[in-house]
Amino acid sequence: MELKGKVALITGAAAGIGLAYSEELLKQGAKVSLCDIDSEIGEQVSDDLGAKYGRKNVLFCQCDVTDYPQYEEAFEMTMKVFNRLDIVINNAGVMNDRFWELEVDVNLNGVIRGTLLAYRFMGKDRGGQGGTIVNTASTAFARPQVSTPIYTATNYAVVGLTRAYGVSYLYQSLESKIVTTHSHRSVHFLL
Ligand SMILES: NC(=O)C1=CN([C@@H]2O[C@H](COP(=O)(O)OP(=O)(O)OC[C@H]3O[C@@H](n4cnc5c(N)ncnc54)[C@H](O)[C@@H]3O)[C@@H](O)[C@H]2O)C=CC1
Ligand SMILES: CCCCCC(=O)/C=C/[C@H]1[C@H](O)CC(=O)[C@@H]1CCCCCCC(=O)O
Repeated sequence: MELKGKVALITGAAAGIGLAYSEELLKQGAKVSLCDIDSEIGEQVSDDLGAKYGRKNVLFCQCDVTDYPQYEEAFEMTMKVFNRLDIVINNAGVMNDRFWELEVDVNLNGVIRGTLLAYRFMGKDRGGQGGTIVNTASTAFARPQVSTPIYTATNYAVVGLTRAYGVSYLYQSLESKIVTTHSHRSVHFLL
């Protein structure tokens, strides 16, 4: 995919894998809309990346993916600032089975919200120009993490969701891909 000039919205972009996605996209000439619940770190990261890659290429939207109106506003702001949207990366996630309802709301429901919003803003049958959805999931879907069964379940669900939408959405020229990562060795592959 040619990334120069494309616009990507990334959740969980203030740290870790989401930040790595964002910087790599900027290196490839894309513009990024950084979405994260943490506005303090998010603004700082946005400033740092803007100073390095051009302030007009970076936007930060404070966004909690468990809050649909906030998430929708992040898409609207992204379209307002960049006038297009080509890639949505549903990356925000948490891993703590003690707070399993939040874990499900972020890791699974957040990906569902992001996928539906991506379809609404990019789908050709909705006036968009098509695009790509990338969902980050853990290899825990393939090798269950016995210490975190609910986290494991959310990743199983994200892979299944992506595969299902990936087929149905192809007809709206909206690709759906899954990037799974294994621990910090960051083994990435697209299914
Ligand atoms: N780090 C790892 O070894 C692995 C991570 N993953 C997955 O990769 C994704 C990113 O993980 P990491 O970068 O390691 O995590 P991280 O904890 O470094 O970063 C997660 C980011 O998401 C943000 N976030 C948390 N809840 C949010 C919410 N409700 N709304 C918006 N943003 C929120 C946090 O503020 C943070 O900036 C997660 O989905 C995780 O399950 C999968 C396999 C391995
Ligand atoms: C979600 C944000 C916090 C960081 C998530 C994270 O670090 C996940 C790490 C695991 C990944 O999903 C696959 C792995 O192998 C990583 C480490 C898993 C540690 C627990 C494994 C022990 C077990 O199998 O129960």
